Amino acid sequence: MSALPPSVERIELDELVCWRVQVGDGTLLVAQQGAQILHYQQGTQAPIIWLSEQARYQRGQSVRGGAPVCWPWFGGLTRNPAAVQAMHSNPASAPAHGNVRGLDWQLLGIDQHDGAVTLQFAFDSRKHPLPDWPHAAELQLDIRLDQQLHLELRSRNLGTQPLVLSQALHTYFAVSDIRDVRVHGLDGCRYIETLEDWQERQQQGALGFTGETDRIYLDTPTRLSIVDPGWQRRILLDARGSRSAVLWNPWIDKAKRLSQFAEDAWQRMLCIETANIWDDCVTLAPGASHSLCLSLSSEPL
Ligand SMILES: O=P(O)(O)OC[C@H]1O[C@@H](O)[C@H](O)[C@@H](O)[C@@H]1O
Repeated sequence: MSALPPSVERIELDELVCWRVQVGDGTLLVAQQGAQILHYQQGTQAPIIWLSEQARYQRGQSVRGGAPVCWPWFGGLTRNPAAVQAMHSNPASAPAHGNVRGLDWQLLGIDQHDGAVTLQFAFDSRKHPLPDWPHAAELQLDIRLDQQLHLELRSRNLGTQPLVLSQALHTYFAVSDIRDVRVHGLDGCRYIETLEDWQERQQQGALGFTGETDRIYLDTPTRLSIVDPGWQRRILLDARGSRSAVLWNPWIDKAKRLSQFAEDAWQRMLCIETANIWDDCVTLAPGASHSLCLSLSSEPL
């Protein structure tokens, strides 16, 4: 039986315009707001990307789950290097993870080629100035679905002064049970333990989860993987243009304080946020650009 041709469909979820894409047995759902991936699944296996059961599809609000884009800074701005803070005129009042995850992006085009579908979204700060961030920059996210899912987030400095950014593809992964999974590829990496006074430490072996986790890993390799014995699969993350990653799970107490998040949802998700943060921020000369790329796939154990 021959495979169905790729398809793209526009749908609306409550207040948000979304694009549903099918390529082979891969399905993808992307919200135009924030160019936020909401869902990615291969065939009948469990979704690779996690979306909260309590997700709300409202304008101006990032959806809990999927892959929000954090830009032009990651996390709390006042925790960023001075050069990133200096881009903003009031760092103490800046929202966590920057502004673009809750704003509408422009759909530049949908390309169907060689059995793959690519959606291109852009955000231009000249057309939509960000509050207290007076810089001319263009951000483009290309989302390509073939046998894998490929993301390329390109930042371009359109101004006349250097631009300094931190950023992340804040991907929520679906796991059978966080207590059983391991993340491989971090052995020997330095990390910042944000839960213990932002101390610098060093990872020994694979990373398992026994409590709230919120760490910035540095000098990360191009490949990280999530080994999930419950679902007998390995999720592979292949990154380019990034040497840092945030590993996050809120666990029991913080889960109760999160929006759009069921009390027990911490058991079923894990964020690995492919990033440029801490000593891996991006400095762009006038006219220069930078690409942060991530490819996702999975294989049976
Ligand atoms: O609730 P938000 O703003 O989407 O942030 C979720 C989490 O995002 C992670 O990147 C941070 O490291 C966590 O500290 C934070 O809680």
